[in-house]
Amino acid sequence: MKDFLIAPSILSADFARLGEDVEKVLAAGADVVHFDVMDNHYVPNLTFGPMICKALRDYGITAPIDVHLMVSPVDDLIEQFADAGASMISFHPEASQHVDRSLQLIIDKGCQPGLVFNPATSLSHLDYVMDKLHHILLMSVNPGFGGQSFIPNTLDKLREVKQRIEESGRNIRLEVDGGVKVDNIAAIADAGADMFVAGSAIFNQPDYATVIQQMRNELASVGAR
Ligand SMILES: O=C(CO)[C@H](O)[C@H](O)COP(=O)(O)O
Repeated sequence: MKDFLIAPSILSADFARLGEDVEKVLAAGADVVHFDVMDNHYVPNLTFGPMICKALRDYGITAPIDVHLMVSPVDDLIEQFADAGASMISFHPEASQHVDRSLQLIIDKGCQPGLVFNPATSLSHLDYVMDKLHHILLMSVNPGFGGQSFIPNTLDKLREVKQRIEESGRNIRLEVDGGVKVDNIAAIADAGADMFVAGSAIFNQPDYATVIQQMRNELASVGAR
């Protein structure tokens, strides 16, 4: 079966008990902890910064932390999140003045670099940087808020990105974020994704293990084809 990763977004977690809640979702079978970092400038919402990443590391969370920066500019926060214990860091190309430099900064800080594409952002930003990418994150909602509905034409864009990855001959993860649920995860995987961010679909359920297992069951049917 394919190597699929499930990455719960802490945007929908219980911030009053964040360490416990993250521990609980990992014990329930999640692979990666996803951070949605919003600055009320690049997106119209404000979440949290590197101190939350450091606090979770100090609490004892050892799972990979995948930081999605919805901020502009990006370079200062890349350094701060890397120092705070991030594993993967991605940013939106239009939010950085020097995309190649920001990607190299992530690499130099020892983290895995990614680029993020909004539903209407051109994939031309992939030109000339494929060799630096560990992952590509495709937004299936407009960024800023959890709990939105998956935008259906993202599936076509996913297939396009998957093709670009295959043409590059590189092993680049393809991550999808926004409106991912049990009932659409198989279609998303079928279109080429291998990493799934889900916030509300997991954290709004009383039993995280059940919903994560349901997602894995759906993914098993894709892996088997
Ligand atoms: O980054 C986001 C918005 O900017 C995502 O949509 C969020 O992380 C996932 O939320 P949900 O699974 O509830 O759609």
